[in-house]
Amino acid sequence: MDFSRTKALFDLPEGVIYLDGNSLGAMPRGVPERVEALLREEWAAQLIRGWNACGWMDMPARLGDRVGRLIGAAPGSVVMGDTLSVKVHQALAAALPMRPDRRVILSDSGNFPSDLYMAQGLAGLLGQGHEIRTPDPQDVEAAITDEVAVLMLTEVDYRTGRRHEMARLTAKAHAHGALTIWDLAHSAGAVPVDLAAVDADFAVGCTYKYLNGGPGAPAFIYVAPRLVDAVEATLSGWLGHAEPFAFAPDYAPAPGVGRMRVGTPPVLALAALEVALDIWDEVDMGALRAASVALSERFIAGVEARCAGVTLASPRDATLRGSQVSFRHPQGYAVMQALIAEGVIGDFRQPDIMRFGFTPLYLDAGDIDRAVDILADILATGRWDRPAFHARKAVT
Ligand SMILES: Cc1ncc(COP(=O)(O)O)c(C=O)c1O
Ligand SMILES: Nc1c(O)cccc1C(=O)C[C@H](N)C(=O)O
Repeated sequence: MDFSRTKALFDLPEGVIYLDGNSLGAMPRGVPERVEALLREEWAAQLIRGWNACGWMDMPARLGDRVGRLIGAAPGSVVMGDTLSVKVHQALAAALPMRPDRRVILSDSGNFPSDLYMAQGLAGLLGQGHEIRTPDPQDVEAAITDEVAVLMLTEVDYRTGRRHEMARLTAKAHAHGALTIWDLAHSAGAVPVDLAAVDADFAVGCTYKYLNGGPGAPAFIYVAPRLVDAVEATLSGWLGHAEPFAFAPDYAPAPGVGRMRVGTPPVLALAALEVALDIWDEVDMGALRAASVALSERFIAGVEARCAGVTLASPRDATLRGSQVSFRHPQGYAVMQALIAEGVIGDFRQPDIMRFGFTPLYLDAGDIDRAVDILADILATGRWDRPAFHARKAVT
């Protein structure tokens, strides 16, 4: 795929350089037409018949297979639905009873808070004395011991972009008898992932970031085919039942990953995601990664050569990074607001991190050079230091 052509597939505001696809991806041009067609030709015209006539009920599995191709998951091992936080709960609730004699959930201090909150909530609900350990990311490997029931990590750190070595950590977890849950929120569509090759047990992720599924797009969950039939689905909703339309009083899990479905699929959101996946179907993840590394390296080189007062917060070695680069600045929030005001959109994470995401589908070298020019000028002139740029917004 020629990435110089893919930018035209996205609807980006004129003059904006969008470096926040690591938080919310850009909109593929075909989304409004597809969603409108679904509203008019499917919902309005077909009404309840749409579930059969338009294939709505199969969307979680159909789209799951298309996401699966991007993360090295075999057909039939990924299903879409709910939010990522819910999928973290489901994966952990499925994994812990598979290690009934162990009480340690091992994560890291850099994990996204929602993953840790979900683990805390589940541990409380289970009331079995599970302990959540969160060493610093570089100390995780040493903390994998025979006490660990589940190793639950986000592959790419949302703040720094630091990337865990999934194959090595999974192998070590297995050698110590632990199961693994990988959160691929900042990996899917960002870096090549091969769940089957690394022999991962569970994986979860969202589709509103690099995959460009839109705000609130549904999450996905992967369960290794060798495990799935032993998985007890604790969020045992009717659409994870083997025969939902038998309306039996007792739960019986669907075969395979279908048991990780819960309730009615979000059809409108899945339709938007489907348009994004039409683009992803053509993408070679190796080529995308090479383009992402080139853009990231260009940005780091430009910023370090021309911007005073910022320090790199991401690993310098590209092989240890995802598809984002973060810089620290003591007034990072205000600097980021000034950048956004001038059309360069990134974001900020406490306490001082400016994040920049690199999405080769709709960014090119010229965008990177312009972003560096603008950042250098904002820092050199100090024009970030205005009251309006210090005022905190609710969503950062
Ligand atoms: C790594 C990670 N896990 C979990 C979440 C939470 O996802 P959601 O809000 O879709 O539940 C996010 C982002 O918000 C994330 O980046
Ligand atoms: N999911 C988000 C939202 O609903 C609003 C604002 C931001 C988000 C995010 O995804 C944040 C993101 N996980 C992060 O890496 O910080």
